[in-house]
Amino acid sequence: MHAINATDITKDYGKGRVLHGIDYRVATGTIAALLGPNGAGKTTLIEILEGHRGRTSGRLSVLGLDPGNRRDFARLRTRMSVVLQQTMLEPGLSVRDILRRHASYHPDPVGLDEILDQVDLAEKRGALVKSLSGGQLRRLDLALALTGRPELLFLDEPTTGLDPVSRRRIRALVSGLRDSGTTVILTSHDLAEVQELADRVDVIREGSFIASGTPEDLVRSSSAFTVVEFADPGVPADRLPQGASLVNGRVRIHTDDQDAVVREVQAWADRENTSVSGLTIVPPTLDDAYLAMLDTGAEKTGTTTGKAE
Ligand SMILES: Nc1ncnc2c1ncn2[C@@H]1O[C@H](COP(=O)(O)OP(=O)(O)OP(=O)(O)O)[C@@H](O)[C@H]1O
Repeated sequence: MHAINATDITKDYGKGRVLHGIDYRVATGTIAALLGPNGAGKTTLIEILEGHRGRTSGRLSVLGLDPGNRRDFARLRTRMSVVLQQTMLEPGLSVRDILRRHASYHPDPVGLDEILDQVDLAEKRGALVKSLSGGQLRRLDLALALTGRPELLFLDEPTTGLDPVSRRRIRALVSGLRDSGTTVILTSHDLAEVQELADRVDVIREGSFIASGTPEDLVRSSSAFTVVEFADPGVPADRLPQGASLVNGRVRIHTDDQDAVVREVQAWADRENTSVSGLTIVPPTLDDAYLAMLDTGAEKTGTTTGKAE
């Protein structure tokens, strides 16, 4: 079952085409992330899926309905939620009142206590919206989106501006939505978050998908490097293993064949009559893969250990 089934979607703005025949299928109960550089077409595609923007051509089914059809759109609105980066909420209402009012729009809303607990806002139930911090507002937005038990949830940068504890809690909450069969479409520039949450990732550039798959697939198929590092044994720089560089007291080698490099390093250490200590092997992340994929002008990228190159 697919929550979203889009075939050959195009979008023209005036004479310019910004979506070039997008095929997009998202299985029900999965978290799908949409990535791409600024201007790639993410918002346009998402708004077409949400029914907030018309498509120029192509076939589209969202929860079995066509968002471009007015009657279907009205039915769809009761079954999906959208959490934007910024939402306008009445500043003079309390958290409790705004959630209660929202619950009244839905036939089977999540209870007030449960939803407040889920987003960690229980102690703010009586607080006015205007007194909430940015992070608390984001959590209230999420609570509002989840109150109606949506089958499909569009999430735009869900944890931006949240402190690490709230961030972890919200990620766990989003991850748990899978279990209830909710489908989540996630847009985020936080690729560690995408790697943690997403079942699949689609990368769009200039209106076309350039890569699709699980985060692991994307990392595996990218040209991003693994980084093999070990402590500087103190040999002169010109005697380091081939392709190695010295970074902050560590010998660093970028490779796409870590086993071969480890073997070469051992052989090198034997020849140099030295020992290798503190060896680490850090595989590339989705961040590295994404940068390599977009060919940002950087050389093939590899995860660093947080030190300057
Ligand atoms: N209403 C519009 N009229 C004309 N062109 C538009 C309109 N909306 C978007 N575009 C153009 O369509 C292209 C895709 O824009 P879109 O907002 O979908 O990209 P995006 O991937 O969401 O970018 P960002 O990450 O910056 O939000 C861009 O070139 C943009 O200038």
